[in-house]
Amino acid sequence: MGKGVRTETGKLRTVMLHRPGDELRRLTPRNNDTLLFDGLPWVDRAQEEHDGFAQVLRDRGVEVLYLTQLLGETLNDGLARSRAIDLTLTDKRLGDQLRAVLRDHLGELHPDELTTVLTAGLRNDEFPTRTLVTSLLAEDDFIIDPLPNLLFTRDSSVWIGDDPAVTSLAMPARSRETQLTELIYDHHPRFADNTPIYGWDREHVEGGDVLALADGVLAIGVGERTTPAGAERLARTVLEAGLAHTVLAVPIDQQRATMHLDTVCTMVDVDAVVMYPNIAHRLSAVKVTAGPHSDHGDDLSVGELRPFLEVAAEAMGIDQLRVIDTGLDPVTAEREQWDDGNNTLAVEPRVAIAYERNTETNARLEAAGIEVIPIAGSELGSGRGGPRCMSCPVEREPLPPS
Ligand SMILES: NC(=[NH2+])NCCC[C@H](N)C(=O)O
Repeated sequence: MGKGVRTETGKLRTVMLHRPGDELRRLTPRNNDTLLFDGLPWVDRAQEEHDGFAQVLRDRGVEVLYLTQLLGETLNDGLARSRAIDLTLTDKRLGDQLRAVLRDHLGELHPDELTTVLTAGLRNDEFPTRTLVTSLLAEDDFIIDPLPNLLFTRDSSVWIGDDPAVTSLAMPARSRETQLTELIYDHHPRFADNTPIYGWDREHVEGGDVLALADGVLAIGVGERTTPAGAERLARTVLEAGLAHTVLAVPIDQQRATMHLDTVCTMVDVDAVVMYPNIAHRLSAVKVTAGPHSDHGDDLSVGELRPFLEVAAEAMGIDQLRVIDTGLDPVTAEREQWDDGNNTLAVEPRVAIAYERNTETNARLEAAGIEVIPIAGSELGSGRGGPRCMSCPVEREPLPPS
């Protein structure tokens, strides 16, 4: 068995994070909705909170990689650099005149400066050369959009087995993020032996929807972000490659509060999840396995919609997938779900990082024998994402034999 990620709870060895930076300083009350933030975070405090998150990971022996550091190193490579610039310039709002001068401008930047422009964006008033397009845009319009949601590294790639899948993000505000993750995986020396198994130009799939319930069993949420066609494409990809024997497609409500499967359910032990109580009774799943006739197009065998916990336990080969009984009243449950109470990051079985503010959910987890490592997230949480959303595991140890 190689490196990579095969489960949700195997001891975490390496994780990719993004320390929030200047891209968050671009948020205003006029653009925060489009940029998928529910408020304007106090950036310095968000950085402190994030440093706290990185520190608890390091304290547990986890190697923390930073996306911008990897990107900066990637952009030292001439090919990666020209690809990055080409991709950025495909934006149809630019026009050929601006595209040409911008190409020269970006081409002259140091890799670290280019990293900043690619992540924090470029405002019209920061770019000195006048073109027809820039003279018609407002001073504070963006020529290159900022990517404040890079913070949620979970979504722009997900490791499945030995290799990463670059995802295909549904919201326009995030679509460019995956060009950056693809560049890193394609060109950074650290990933020279890895080949992405999915691409940003494919059907929509976001990493927050992908849960490795067990080695060989993948759940894929289908809702606001991952489309049915995206789930089908990823299922086919992993089944054909032998990366999973069973995929569960899990419909979730198409609304902001439940934008990804990991906003309602995350694993805290090899056979246990913490789940938003208000939906636990109705979460269902369709089991997908390799079909018998791959040459006739019916290469997938698709089951009936059945209770999620039942299908999951069956696929995982266990008697029961336990749900930690949070026993919360519906209103407290709804408040803590909104603040990512169910979005925990397991660093090993029965040890999970969680936002400290969700006191009720955390107390119930502790009572059930789960060690909760609390982190502050009052500013980070304004982007609607918790510890699992803010982390992309790159390597987890195999689970010890049970
Ligand atoms: N895996 C997650 N739940 N990610 C949360 C992403 C939050 C982000 N603001 C968005 O709307 O896309």
